[in-house]
Order: sequence, then C-alpha cells, then structure tokens
Amino acid sequence: MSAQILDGKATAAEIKSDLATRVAALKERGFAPGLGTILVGEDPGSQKYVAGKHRDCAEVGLASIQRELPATATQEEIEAVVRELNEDPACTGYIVQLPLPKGIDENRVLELMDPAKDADGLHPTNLGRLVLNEPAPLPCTPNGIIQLLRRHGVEIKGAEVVVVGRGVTIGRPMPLLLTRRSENATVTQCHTGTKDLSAHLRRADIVIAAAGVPHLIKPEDVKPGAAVLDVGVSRNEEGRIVGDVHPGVAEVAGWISPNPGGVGPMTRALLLVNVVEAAERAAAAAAH
Ligand SMILES: Nc1nc2c(c(=O)[nH]1)N[C@@H](CN(C=O)c1ccc(C(=O)N[C@@H](CCC(=O)O)C(=O)O)cc1)CN2
Repeated sequence: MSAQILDGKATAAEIKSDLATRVAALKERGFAPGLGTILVGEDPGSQKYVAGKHRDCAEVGLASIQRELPATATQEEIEAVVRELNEDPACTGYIVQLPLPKGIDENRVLELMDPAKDADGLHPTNLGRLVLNEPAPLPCTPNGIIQLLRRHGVEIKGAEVVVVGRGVTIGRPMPLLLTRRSENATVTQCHTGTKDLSAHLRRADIVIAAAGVPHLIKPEDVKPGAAVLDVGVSRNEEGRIVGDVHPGVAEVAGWISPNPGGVGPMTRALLLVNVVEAAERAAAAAAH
C-alpha cells in the first residue's frame, strides 16, 4: 500500500484564494485588516516562518506590520511592543512568534496581548473560550490539521486519534478541537511520560505526531490505513527538515501529510483565516 497525500500546500492555496475575495470585499466596505508579527532574536526557522506569513499577507491583500527585536531584548522591551500593537488601529490581529529567547517569560507576554487581536488563538482568554465552547480564534496548527483532514475526506467522527506531544501550539489545544461535537473524535494524548507509545499508536485511526523527535513513528507502530500527520520539525546537518514520521510509514498508512508541504502551509493559511474572520466580525458589528 502507498498512502494518499494530505496536500497542505494545495489546500492552503485554495483557502488563500477564498480569503483574497473576502479581503477585497472588506476593503470595499472601508475595512483594511492587517496582521502584525513580533519576532525576537535571529532563529533562522522563526525568521523563515515570519517571512512566509508576510508573503501570505501580500498574496491575499492584508496589510502587514513587522516588529523585530534582537535576541538580547528584555522582557520589558518585548512587552512595550505588545502594548504598542494592542493600541495600533492598523494592526487588527497579531502574533508573537514562538519560542521566545531563553529567560523571557512567554506566558506573561501572551497574557499581555489584547485577546481581541490574538490571531494565534493562544491567549489564555481565547484558550479558555475554546474550553467553554464559546466563539474564539482557533489555534492555527490544530485547526489546519482539522481542515486538512476534512478537505481530504478523512473521517474524524468516531475516530480514535492519538496526539503525540503536549506543547502549547499543537499538543495542548489539539484534543480540545478534536473533541468538539462538530468533530466527535476520541483522543488519547501521549507524551514523553507515556509507557508504551507503540501500543497506543497501533490502535489509532489518526496519528498526529508533534513530538519533535526525528522518525519517532515507525512503520510497525501504525495501523494499516491510518491517517498520519507529521508536525515534527527537527533539522539534519544540512538544515533540512526531518519529521517525526519515518518515511517507511507511507507504505502502511492510508493517508500521510508530507513534511514539508503538509501541516506547515496550513498553519499559515489558518492564521490568515483568524485575521479575516475577526475583521468580518468587526465589520458586521459596525453595520448594526
Ligand atoms: N506564534 C506562533 N509561533 C509558532 C507557531 C504558531 O502557530 N504560532 N508554530 C510554529 C512555527 N510556525 C508558525 O509560526 C510554522 C511552522 C512551519 C511553517 C511552514 O510553512 N513550514 C514549511 C517548511 C518551511 C521550511 O522549509 O522550514 C512546510 O511545512 O512546508 C509555517 C509556520 C512554532 N512557532
């Protein structure tokens, strides 16, 4: 068997094309949404992701506002930029690129953001709204994974899903999205403390691998026909991405997301969705 591809690049392109039409409609009504980014330090991966977010903005017609600080920036200097974007009317949504340099209290920075401008859905208020089933911007990677599965016709309802990882951007929020009534999946969350990861994986209809451990998921761990999403980003000596999923898994799985070209482009597209949806809500509120 050779798995079908969950093509994130093509799916993200479809989403962006729809967003371009919606942004043009907002502009005609006098609303010009803009995405802000705060990047601290010179991590090449983070620089690349942020550059990609601004390219996407240009593609769909969103304004973009970039703030860059050196790796030596203090907590106070970063918080000053957060306050500035909270007040800037041209910036209708923004993100703080993670991770922040060592020594910076990431949670304090996220908590200082205006939740109404939180384009990542990672502010504690918005994560709380998600828990309470209230409308909120959804965390971009988990939402990107759901959209990727839906658009390829992979059945989520009733599926046994194993999420490997418990980080703030993917592992923690992923089960919250999957267990909403609209998805109705049954989720097992695995992590470094899980005793027999392989036993959990072999039962899964859908595997979401976000551990950051190169080739952690082997062909013998995967149930034949399962959908396997690789969100792991490690780099080899040449700087190339090595995912959490061993290439041999493609011979066993029914569906597989390439890495790169799978979940990454979806993360970026769903970020734009959050910005456009917030602007559409503001436009609707102004009309009443
Ligand atoms: N504030 C946030 N920080 C981080 C997030 C996040 O969602 N919000 N997630 C990751 C990084 N990330 C988004 O910021 C991200 C990761 C990967 C990609 C992407 O398009 N990857 C390409 C490959 C690019 C490459 O060659 O390196 C792909 O998968 O095809 C976009 C965004 C951590 N930080």
